[in-house]
Amino acid sequence: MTSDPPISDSVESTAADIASMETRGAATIAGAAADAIAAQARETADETADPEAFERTMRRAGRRLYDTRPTAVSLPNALRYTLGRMEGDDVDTLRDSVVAATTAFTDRLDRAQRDLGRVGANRLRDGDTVMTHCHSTDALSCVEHAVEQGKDISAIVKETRPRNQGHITAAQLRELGVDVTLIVDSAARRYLDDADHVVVGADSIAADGGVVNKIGTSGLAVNARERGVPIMVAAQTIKLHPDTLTGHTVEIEMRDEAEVIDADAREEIGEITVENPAFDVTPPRYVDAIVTESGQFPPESIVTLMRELFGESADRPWEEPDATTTDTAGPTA
Ligand SMILES: O=P(O)(O)OC[C@H]1O[C@H](OP(=O)(O)O)[C@H](O)[C@@H]1O
Repeated sequence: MTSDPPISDSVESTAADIASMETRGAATIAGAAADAIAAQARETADETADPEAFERTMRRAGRRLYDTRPTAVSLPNALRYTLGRMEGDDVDTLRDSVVAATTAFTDRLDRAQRDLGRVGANRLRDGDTVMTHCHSTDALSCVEHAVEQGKDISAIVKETRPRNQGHITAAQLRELGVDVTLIVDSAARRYLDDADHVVVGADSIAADGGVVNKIGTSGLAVNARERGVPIMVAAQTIKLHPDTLTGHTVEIEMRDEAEVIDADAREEIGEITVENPAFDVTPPRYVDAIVTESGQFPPESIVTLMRELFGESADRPWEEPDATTTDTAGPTA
């Protein structure tokens, strides 16, 4: 018996880059995964004429990507869209179906971000100041479209420890010509008095409207509500987590303590525990609007859109057809 074709270098390197956060941000991760699936399909079709071996290899590649980071549902949703459209009786047809699906997926990704940007921009007025957390291409699209509409927008950018993705946000806002004030995370409440909106992205949105985003979002949202500053979540519909329709919770990624403290400082302090959760959950009551490519929604009604797009439950086309269902439930905040 001959063995199945290998996982392609493209999938291996994409998976490694996602795990190390060299490739990061929910939408970017989804696009990279789709591109890697396309590369895998092309390479596998060159290496086998056996349709079953092709399908098994594609599923294995899907699992390799799936296992990288657990929280952003854009990754499994990218696999759902691309591997879910794999069909055909011979390898060429199977390959073509997957490649066509990956192209359609990445087109939709770009279009969705532009469309939601226009919706989000309508919430911003000329002269407004937004406060941002982490780096979200969906959130930035809203600011970009507001600027294109001729609005003068300023930004207060939280640095977003431990990885300081706020620096990326600051640089990209400057490219848009937006005035930027960078603050440490703990200064957020003080500067909320100067903000007209909090604008953040999302890694996953649960059926109850809970928003899973970079750690610190929930505290920011509670403070913003107390200060009367509206909170807009910019999230294209690939951020909707269909497993939550059936009661599953969203796993919160715990990352290495080395991101929080270096070895020398840790040694100096003495025996301590260091925790590094990458995300938290903002309850729907603290969110004013979820802005998607299909318009804006109050968080409590997002479940209707989720059902429309995913039905009552989500399939897992990266698993072997006879595999027992893997529970995605994990610790949530
Ligand atoms: O899809 P876009 O809007 O670009 O990003 C969405 C979210 O992805 C990021 O996670 P990480 O930095 O990958 O851990 C941030 O939490 C950001 O808000």
